[in-house]
Amino acid sequence: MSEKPVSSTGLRGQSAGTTALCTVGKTGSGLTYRGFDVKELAEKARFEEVAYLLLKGKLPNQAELDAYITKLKGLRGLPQALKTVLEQIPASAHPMDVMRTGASMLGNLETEESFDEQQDVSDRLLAVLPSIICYWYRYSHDGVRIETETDDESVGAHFLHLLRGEAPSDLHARVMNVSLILYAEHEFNASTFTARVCASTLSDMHSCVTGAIGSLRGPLHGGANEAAMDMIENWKSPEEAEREIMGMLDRREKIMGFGHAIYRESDPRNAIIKEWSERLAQDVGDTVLYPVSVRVEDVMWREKKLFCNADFFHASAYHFMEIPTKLFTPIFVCSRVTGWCAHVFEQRANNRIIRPSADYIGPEKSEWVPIEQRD
Ligand SMILES: CC(=O)SCCNC(=O)CCNC(=O)[C@H](O)C(C)(C)COP(=O)(O)OP(=O)(O)OC[C@H]1O[C@@H](n2cnc3c(N)ncnc32)[C@H](O)[C@@H]1OP(=O)(O)O
Ligand SMILES: O=C([O-])CC(=O)C(=O)O
Repeated sequence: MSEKPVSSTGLRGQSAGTTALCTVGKTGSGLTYRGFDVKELAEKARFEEVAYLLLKGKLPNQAELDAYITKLKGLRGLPQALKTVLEQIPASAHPMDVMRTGASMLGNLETEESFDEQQDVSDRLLAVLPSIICYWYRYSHDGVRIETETDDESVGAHFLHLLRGEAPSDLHARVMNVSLILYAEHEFNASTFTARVCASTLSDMHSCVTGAIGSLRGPLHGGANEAAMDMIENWKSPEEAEREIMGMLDRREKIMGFGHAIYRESDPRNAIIKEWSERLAQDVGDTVLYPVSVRVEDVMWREKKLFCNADFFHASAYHFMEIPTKLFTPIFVCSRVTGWCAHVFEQRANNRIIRPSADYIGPEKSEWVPIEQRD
């Protein structure tokens, strides 16, 4: 494994605690959840099994998985007070702000009174977050009040069903399953660390998740899938994409969906979602977006040795499934909530308030000047 240069900026390269949940880049490019390679999980598992693995500590047997899916299905309904709040949020709002408000409002209505409730609170969040975003989206954009209690067997199919008003194809349900698995957990990334810092004050689960949503929203983190889409959809051919990327690199602009704070050579999630994006491109007869994406990947590697992270090919994959771009990062939330909650459990189980120090760089001694004498 090649070593990343360590600089104290951004706490890079410093260990901030222990976790039994995930390893990132341990072999240069690997990713494991509780020891399971993400590639194997993406190929063989259901997202609900992965959620169970993260939240309950082991893979479920068939009876446990059936019971878990039944439980999640029963937790998809929205309280009327939450629907009322969602109906106040304008169509122009960013859906990540809707997610943040939704998680926070739920905390008012179904407050976690004791840490003994943490498993049930987490299952409720996992089940209800797709309902929150789709209820708001369909009400604000289409003027309909949807029924959020579908009978879909999976979180991914449930999300697409609510969004479109009909159950998705098997292909789309499969891609959503893989996507949710890939996004579920990633060690001490910015949003998870936010959740852990909040948990370390002994705060409640809804506060931890609400804060994490805010951290995930930014384009340097989860928001990169939307930012990548906004970029690639402008280009009509691989040649145009190459010209534009070269110009952006000359201007030292950041290319969203590339690079990573931990991985040095590749992000193992990329090859998996890229393959599904190609399959979806064939399914919809795309001859532009997928070739444009591949060219951007090639140019970035050739010019900068920068590789696609999990977000880049998620952009085209979601687009081929006709998911509106502004809902890309909320889907990330619907998955990562499993990792966030599992990290909160871990933090609570062995807690000390997270409170690092700072190197002071301000003035040595400041003289008080009465207000009427100040410039
Ligand atoms: C699911 C996720 O959250 S994955 C991350 C999603 N975010 C993005 O895709 C946003 C674009 N990428 C980035 O901004 C960064 O690569 C980050 C935030 C992911 C990681 O940041 P860092 O750890 O600070 O990056 P790193 O130290 O590897 O950067 C090394 C150099 O490559 C450059 N670089 C890194 N990523 C990019 C990029 N996407 N485009 C252009 N240049 C880049 C940096 O500017 C830096 O150059 P410098 O040394 O001249 O300043
Ligand atoms: O680990 C990170 O810094 C960002 C990331 O890829 C993730 O959260 O999935």
